[in-house]
Amino acid sequence: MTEITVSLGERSYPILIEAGLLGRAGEVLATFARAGRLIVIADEHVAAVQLPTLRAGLGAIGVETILLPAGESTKSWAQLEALTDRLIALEVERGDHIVALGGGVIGDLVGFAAAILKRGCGFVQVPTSLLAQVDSSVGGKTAINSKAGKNLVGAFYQPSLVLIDPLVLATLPAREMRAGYAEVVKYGLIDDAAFFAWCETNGPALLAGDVALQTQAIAHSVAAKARIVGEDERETKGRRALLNLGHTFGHALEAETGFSDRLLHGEAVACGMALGFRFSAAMGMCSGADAERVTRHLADTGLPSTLSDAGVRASGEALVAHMLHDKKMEGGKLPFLLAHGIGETFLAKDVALADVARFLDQEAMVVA
Ligand SMILES: NC(=O)c1ccc[n+]([C@@H]2O[C@H](COP(=O)([O-])OP(=O)(O)OC[C@H]3O[C@@H](n4cnc5c(N)ncnc54)[C@H](O)[C@@H]3O)[C@@H](O)[C@H]2O)c1
Ligand SMILES: O=C(O)C(=O)C[C@@H](O)[C@H](O)[C@H](O)COP(=O)(O)O
Ligand SMILES: [Zn+2]
Repeated sequence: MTEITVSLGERSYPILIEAGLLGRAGEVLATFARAGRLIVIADEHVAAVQLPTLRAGLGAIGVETILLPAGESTKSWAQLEALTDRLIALEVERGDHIVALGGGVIGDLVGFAAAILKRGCGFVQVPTSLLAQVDSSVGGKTAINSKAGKNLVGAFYQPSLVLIDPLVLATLPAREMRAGYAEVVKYGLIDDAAFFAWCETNGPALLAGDVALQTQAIAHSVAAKARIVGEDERETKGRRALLNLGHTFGHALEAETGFSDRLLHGEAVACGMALGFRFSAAMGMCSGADAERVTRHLADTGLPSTLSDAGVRASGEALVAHMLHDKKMEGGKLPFLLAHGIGETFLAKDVALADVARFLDQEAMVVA
């Protein structure tokens, strides 16, 4: 078993990674059960395919399940209200732990519910999508979406444990696997050019279901994320903001497509990273060759890398208007994640939004 620690003083916690771990979950989750019972929250897709394995793995521990609809629209006030009402009815106490079994949607929602339920109860992440295994289950960003934008209501609230079983990816639809892979590639683009090259070599086999490669990518990704979160838990030091590569553009694209399955989060991030590299090249900060290499790898793996691929036809001005809700806004200015090259991402604080809008208009024309 691989164990990686997120080091945050008294809020430190382990990430456990092993093929088959869900089927032995009782070994690590027994300590979180009260009166022989655990409350597991899952969406309906995941419950159908992975809950039986978790139940079996918990052995004698009783499982109370709360099922929610699948999809981004579940990160809503309505579902948060329904979930917290249900947890209160189940008499969850502050000292209890609830279990999020699912992708990033369930993890973000359940984490936020745990943060506010009776002013905070415990929670455990059992991520089942590639995206959740490499990114969202680690680091304690919890949230729901608001009408104005992505993750605008939430809290930094760390789980007590993350249990990762790569075998659960066997039931993940191919499109969801690709979307999660975008966040894997992100770690290479941020500060690890060798890992980006690893992705170029191994991405296709990983996406085709090679469990050894998936396990390697998960361990590498969460180790990178744990390191960054340990340095800058609340995104105040400029370090954690690097994990937002592709997200300022990406969240605007998600807003424009209605936070729906028209464009998945990982797909929006893929397109956002390609845009970020091409914008960096257009500003003379990064070589055109690197921007092209990034675009090519994302496109080769079937991810959107242009506005047209992403199905977005909005003007640059409209996309920039979405960006004004970005949580990185500081004193009315929006810092951008740009790059000097692959593995050389940095936070630029002096980007003119008019340049961004003009660039996006040109992108829309080039590919129309
Ligand atoms: N908190 C963070 O740090 C963080 C990081 C990245 C993304 N996110 C958020 O995560 C969300 C996206 O997460 P996601 O891509 O996991 O989406 P998701 O939770 O909607 O899961 C994707 C789909 O795959 C299904 N699924 C998940 N695991 C499965 C499995 N093993 N077998 C079969 N089906 C399975 C789900 O039911 C869903 O339909 C977004 O809301 C994004 O904002 C948060
Ligand atoms: O953990 C982080 O920090 C990230 O930025 C990871 C992102 O992949 C994730 O999508 C996150 O939810 C985006 O954060 P936000 O603060 O822009 O909502
Ligand atoms: Zn993301």
